[in-house]
Amino acid sequence: MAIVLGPNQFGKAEVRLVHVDRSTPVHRITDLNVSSALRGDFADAHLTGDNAHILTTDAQKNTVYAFARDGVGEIEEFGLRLGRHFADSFPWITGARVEIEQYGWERIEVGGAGHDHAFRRAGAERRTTVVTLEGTTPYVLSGLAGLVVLKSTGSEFSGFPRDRYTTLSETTDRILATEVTARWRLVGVGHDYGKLFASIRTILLETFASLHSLALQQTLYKMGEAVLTAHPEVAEIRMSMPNKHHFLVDLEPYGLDNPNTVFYAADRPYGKIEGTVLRDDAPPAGPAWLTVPGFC
Ligand SMILES: O=c1[nH]c(=O)c2[nH]c(=O)[nH]c2[nH]1
Repeated sequence: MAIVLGPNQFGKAEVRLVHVDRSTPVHRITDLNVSSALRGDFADAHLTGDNAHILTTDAQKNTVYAFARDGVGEIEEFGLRLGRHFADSFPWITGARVEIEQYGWERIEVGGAGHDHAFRRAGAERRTTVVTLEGTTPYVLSGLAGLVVLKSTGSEFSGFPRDRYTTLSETTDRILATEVTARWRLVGVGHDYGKLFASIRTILLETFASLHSLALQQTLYKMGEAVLTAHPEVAEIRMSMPNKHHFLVDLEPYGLDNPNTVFYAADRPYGKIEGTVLRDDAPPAGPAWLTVPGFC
């Protein structure tokens, strides 16, 4: 029996970077959370503490800031620039992974017009990417997280089997609410990532809104199916959608009925509905999902 070192990677996690584009008086800000990780031959550092192959996590962080000097652009492009740089930097570095979350900012409206240099955070939603370089081969995931949606009708849930612990009532009219995390795997690189992101986000929202839902599982599948139907450049989409339960409050103790209007919004526990929708002829994912925890 021998004990050996298995797969490993190391990098700087959650480098917070804000870039201000001052090229015109109407400033634009890009607010990112960047995590890098390197893959390759780092056995000596683990086995003997010899750091000759270690491109320090501090240098990785510095690289993120240096590369932002002349602008960031689309997060996928920024991730590819960084990933290619790291994967090219030393012979023993065979790959890199760059994960980026982008926080949205909107202009503060002053007198009916967007302010030049004053912004408000656009909420908890983030645009995301995970770029992986395996040698020189790139793999790109794009996505979003924290997209909280609710529909107040147009959702039912029934027909489930009943065992001795099943107490849930069947319903033909319930609130359906979730917080969408989605990542979609793109075929190749060089896409118009911003346009694609906006289109996919719209498709996800429109499908959630317009589908009469028989289960959150059905809603998830239809959202993914609609994205793949509209975008041949998307090979697969993975989604994680908590079922944010809204329970009808019993008002009878107060001598009142509840005509499906007063709810308790539970924050936990929540159903956790997760799934993948993909083309059966999708090109191989390679390491695209490696170290993406859970479904996405
Ligand atoms: O859409 C739903 N899917 C489930 O799997 C489930 N389970 C549950 O209790 N409520 C719901 N709702």
